[in-house]
Amino acid sequence: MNDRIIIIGAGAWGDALSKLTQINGCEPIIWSRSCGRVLAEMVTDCVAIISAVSMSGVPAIIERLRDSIAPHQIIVTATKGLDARTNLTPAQLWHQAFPNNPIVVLSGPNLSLEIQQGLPAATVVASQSADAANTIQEIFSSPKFRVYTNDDPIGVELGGTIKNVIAIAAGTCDGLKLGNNAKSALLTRGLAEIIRIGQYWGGKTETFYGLSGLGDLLTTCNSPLSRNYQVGYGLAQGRTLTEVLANLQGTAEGVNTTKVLIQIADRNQIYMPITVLVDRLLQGQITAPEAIVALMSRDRKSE
Ligand SMILES: NC(=O)C1=CN([C@@H]2O[C@H](COP(=O)(O)OP(=O)(O)OC[C@H]3O[C@@H](n4cnc5c(N)ncnc54)[C@H](O)[C@@H]3O)[C@@H](O)[C@H]2O)C=CC1
Ligand SMILES: O=C(CO)COP(=O)(O)O
Repeated sequence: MNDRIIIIGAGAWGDALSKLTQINGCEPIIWSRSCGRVLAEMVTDCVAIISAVSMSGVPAIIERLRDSIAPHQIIVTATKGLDARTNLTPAQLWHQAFPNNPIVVLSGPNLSLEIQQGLPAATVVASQSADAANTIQEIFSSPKFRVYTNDDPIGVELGGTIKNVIAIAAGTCDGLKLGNNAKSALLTRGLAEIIRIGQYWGGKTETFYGLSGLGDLLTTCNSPLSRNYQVGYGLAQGRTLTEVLANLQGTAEGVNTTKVLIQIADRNQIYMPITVLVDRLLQGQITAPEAIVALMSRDRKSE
């Protein structure tokens, strides 16, 4: 495959995505803050511009690229977070800045370390442009990486983003050694919470039951490789958030995502009991055991 593509961000995910395209004979250009090159010049002639930076970096990257992207170039966002200032998703930020470009969301159960080890995985590329999704599917598909197209970008993006909050709760649950019954209850009710806010945002219910929703929820909530899971696990050991984050390799987007979700849920009166307790836990307002008692002693309701 000879398409010229650029990957923005050389963190864990940017590196793994780069490796996946190389399996198909691509030689992606990689840009990172430390590479010493001008991003706006490097994107010229690229068929696809793939952003794999953490959420906090997305607005700055968009600013660097303003006026430098032609309308036919496909923008791919692989970030799983929410913007603290605007409460928008990464794809919404990209669309706001580049309204004429096809935007593709790439998201799925994709722990970067497993991908780096050459283990098989599957993902979803979602776009309102079927042509753009097909092009990105072709760039990434290989015997190691099965890529599905999808026409619900907001649903795909939100599944991968909101599950990070539930992954913090799951790490807490495992850190407290609460067992499999409790864990399954947490994940199932967590999915209900993802769907509740995801529907409000316009995502399709069936998308949340797919790879980018339930699939990513299962992977992230069951793996000590997940940084979000590690945050919850550390809090359950009685460590403070500051201590946990100081020892974490890479970004745990769920910490910031929780804050943004709380704002949206409050504004729109969306019931998100797990997210509320994760927020209080992250802020040090309650301990992990207290969060469990609070979850279990809520008003009785039907499923
Ligand atoms: N690591 C993983 O397994 C996966 C991560 N993701 C998502 O991908 C995103 C990145 O994650 P990781 O690579 O794991 O994080 P990381 O912490 O390893 O790397 C973050 C990258 O973002 C860049 N960055 C941050 N702020 C920037 C700015 N202002 N300007 C330019 N670059 C900036 C950093 O330099 C670094 O290259 C996150 O949203 C994460 O949720 C998605 C799927 C899998
Ligand atoms: O999104 C991921 C796996 O799909 C990575 O999860 P963490 O960011 O928690 O490591």
